[in-house]
Amino acid sequence: MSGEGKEPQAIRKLAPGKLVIASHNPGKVREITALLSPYGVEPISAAELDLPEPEETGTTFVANAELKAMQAADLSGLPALADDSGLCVEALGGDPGIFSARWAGETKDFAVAMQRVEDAVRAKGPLAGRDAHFVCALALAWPDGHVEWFEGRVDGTLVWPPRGERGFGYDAIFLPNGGEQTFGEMDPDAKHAISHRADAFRQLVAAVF
Ligand SMILES: O=c1nc[nH]c2c1ncn2[C@H]1C[C@H](O)[C@@H](COP(=O)(O)OP(=O)(O)OP(=O)(O)O)O1
Ligand SMILES: [Mg+2]
Repeated sequence: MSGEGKEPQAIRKLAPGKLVIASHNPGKVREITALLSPYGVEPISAAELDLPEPEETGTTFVANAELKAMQAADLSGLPALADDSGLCVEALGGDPGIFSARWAGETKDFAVAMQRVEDAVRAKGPLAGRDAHFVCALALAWPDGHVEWFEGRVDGTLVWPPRGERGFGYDAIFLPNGGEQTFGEMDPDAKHAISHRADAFRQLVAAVF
């Protein structure tokens, strides 16, 4: 896995200033902007800078987060933060996993992707469990090529039919453990308190702010 076997490197502190959010997903950009809001950095999205969307050729969340962050830092000359994330369903051996965005097809239709997950789990038979988790890898890359990364996770179960319109991606079928609302039904602040992205963010904040 990318990142393994690297020498530990000095963590650079992020000075207040511009930070590129190296994502083309508006739902993620919205969440990351909210999570960064207490820290006095000025986020600019990859779309605002017209940065290209790189091909995600990595085989792990961390590898894909690294390649997205490094490309954006390289092209913009600014520190860049990328997020690679996905839904891992235990009964599907971890799928869709790093292919979560790709399961939604060219048109990024998550009604289709959520239906695909339901069909795949049902095809496993009546005893297939509904356990699932979200993973979020965050990579922070500096223009000189230095990169640091953090990985977060949240566990839950899948529900059908989808419930709630407030989130993005697979939020409407994900019920976090101990909760009664899906991520799609929850207030965004409530999701930010417990999500995989919030978990990775806590680690990033401890390291760089
Ligand atoms: O909190 C989440 N709530 C619901 N669904 C989520 C979440 N977090 C990731 N997901 C799903 C949908 C997303 O499309 C895919 C990530 O794929 P991923 O390649 O990391 O992102 P992306 O292609 O949508 O945008 P980009 O690569 O430009 O950051 O996993
Ligand atoms: Mg992507």
